Parts: sequence; C-alpha cells; structure tokens
Amino acid sequence: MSEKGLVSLINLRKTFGKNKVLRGLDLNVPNKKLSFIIGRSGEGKSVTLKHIIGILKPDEGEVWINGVPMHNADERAWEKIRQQIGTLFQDGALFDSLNVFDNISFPIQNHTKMSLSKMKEEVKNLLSIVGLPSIEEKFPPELSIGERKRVGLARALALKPKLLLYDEPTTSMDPLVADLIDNLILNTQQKLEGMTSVVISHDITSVMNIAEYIFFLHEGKVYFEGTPEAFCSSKDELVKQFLTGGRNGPLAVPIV
Ligand SMILES: Nc1ncnc2c1ncn2[C@@H]1O[C@H](COP(=O)(O)OP(=O)(O)OP(=O)(O)O)[C@@H](O)[C@H]1O
Repeated sequence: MSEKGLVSLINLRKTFGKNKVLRGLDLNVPNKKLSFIIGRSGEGKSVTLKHIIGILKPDEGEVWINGVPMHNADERAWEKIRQQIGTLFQDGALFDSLNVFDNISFPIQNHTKMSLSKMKEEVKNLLSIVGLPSIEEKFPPELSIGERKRVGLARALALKPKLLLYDEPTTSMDPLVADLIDNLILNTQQKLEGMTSVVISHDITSVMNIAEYIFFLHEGKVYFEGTPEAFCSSKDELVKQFLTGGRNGPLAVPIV
C-alpha cells in the first residue's frame, strides 16, 4: 500500500455548468477506519463518492485508489479497481427478480470462476457476517428495509473488497431502523479486520454514534477533518451550527 493510503483525492475540482461543486478538495481517507463524509445537502458528498468509484471524472486534480493514479484511467482500469471497492447504495440496489442467493453471488459469478458448492458456502458466510439467517431462496420484495440493506451489504462484501463505501445508508429511515443500520455498519467494520469504510451522510446521530473520523465538506472543500470528539468540541461557528442544526450562524438557511 502506498503512503497515499487507500483513497487520496488531491486538489479535486468539479463544475457542472456554473455550479462549482468541488473547489480544490483534498481528502485522504485513513486506512482501516470508519470515516464519514458529512456536510449539508448539495455540498458535494455524492459527487465526491462518485469520483472515488470513477463514475465522475474530475475537471482537475488527482484521484488515487490503493496507490494507483486513477484520474486519467480508462473504463477498463476502473472496472478492475472497482472490484476492490464494495458499494452499498441507498436502497440496497437489489435485483427484485433474483433471489437472495443470486443477488449476493452476482459479483462472484461475474468476476470469478468459483464452483457452485463453494459459492453456496461463501453466500452462507456473507449472510452470517451481516447477521442474517439462511434466506437464500427469498426474493427482495419479501424482505424488510433492514434485511434488504443487509443483503445489499453482503453483496458489497462478496469480492472481499479493501474499501467499503456507504451512500447515505440511513436517509429517510425512522430512528429505530437507522440505529439498526448504524449497528450493522459498526459490526461489519469490527468483524472485518483491516476494512477501510467511508460513509456519506448528513445524519448527525449516525456520525456521533459510529464515526471514527470525520470529513466535513463546505463550499467544495474539506472544511474540518478529525475525530468526532474534536468535531464536537470545535469552537468553529460553522461546525457548531451544523452540529446543533440551528438557524443562527454562518451557514445560510434556505427559506422554505
Ligand atoms: N451529474 C450532475 N450534473 C449536474 N449537476 C450535478 C450532477 N451531480 C451533482 N450535481 C450537483 O452537484 C451538487 C452537489 O450534489 P451532491 O449530490 O454531491 O450533494 P450532496 O452533498 O450529496 O447532497 P445530499 O446530502 O442532498 O445528497 C448539487 O448542486 C447537484 O445538483
């Protein structure tokens, strides 16, 4: 592994039309930790994530994944790198017409020559990592939101990635389900020793419950980075306003 770590974004710039979203963002994800990228809606969290998986290309700047420069890489190089990255999208992104076994083993079937018996063993193991019993024969519409997330996470883990990305895992969930998902993320991090995880979120409760490291985005840059303790005790007015969700402070509050 290079000194740059698993994910390094250097002076990243991305503009859509007149909208300068990333304005020189530097972000070095700490290895083997559970990091959160947080910030207000529209600050560029998802845009940042999309640069990490190569869905978006930077206008300027560098993207390094596991020591490999990817900012000018072609799609073939990205496909290879993406096999080292597990991504859990908001809705789990399961295929409703495939059962749980086929959903979880989908990346294995596509990228390896594993035998069916080994694959069955592997899927069973993945289900146990995410705390689910043997539900291989069930179909996604038969599952609860929490179960769908777990199956999505099992699939994200199928190729034994080095890096795990979660895109807004608790958005629009009630507090009880959100708490379950937080525990799932934390347990997975603890079970899979050496995993580097990045969660995109604006759910401050999740951040405070499980984050080990925080990147707070503002105006296209990392405005603050550090531990949750440092974030909470920050005297910075902007950080304080984000934490308390107050109307008074430097963050403009939209009129609705
Ligand atoms: N493909 C695109 N084309 C044009 N504009 C885009 C595109 N993707 C993102 N944007 C814009 O970039 C800005 C940042 O979007 P992004 O989705 O990264 O925000 P976010 O911080 O993840 O917000 P949220 O918390 O609401 O998901 C927004 O103004 C959005 O409209």
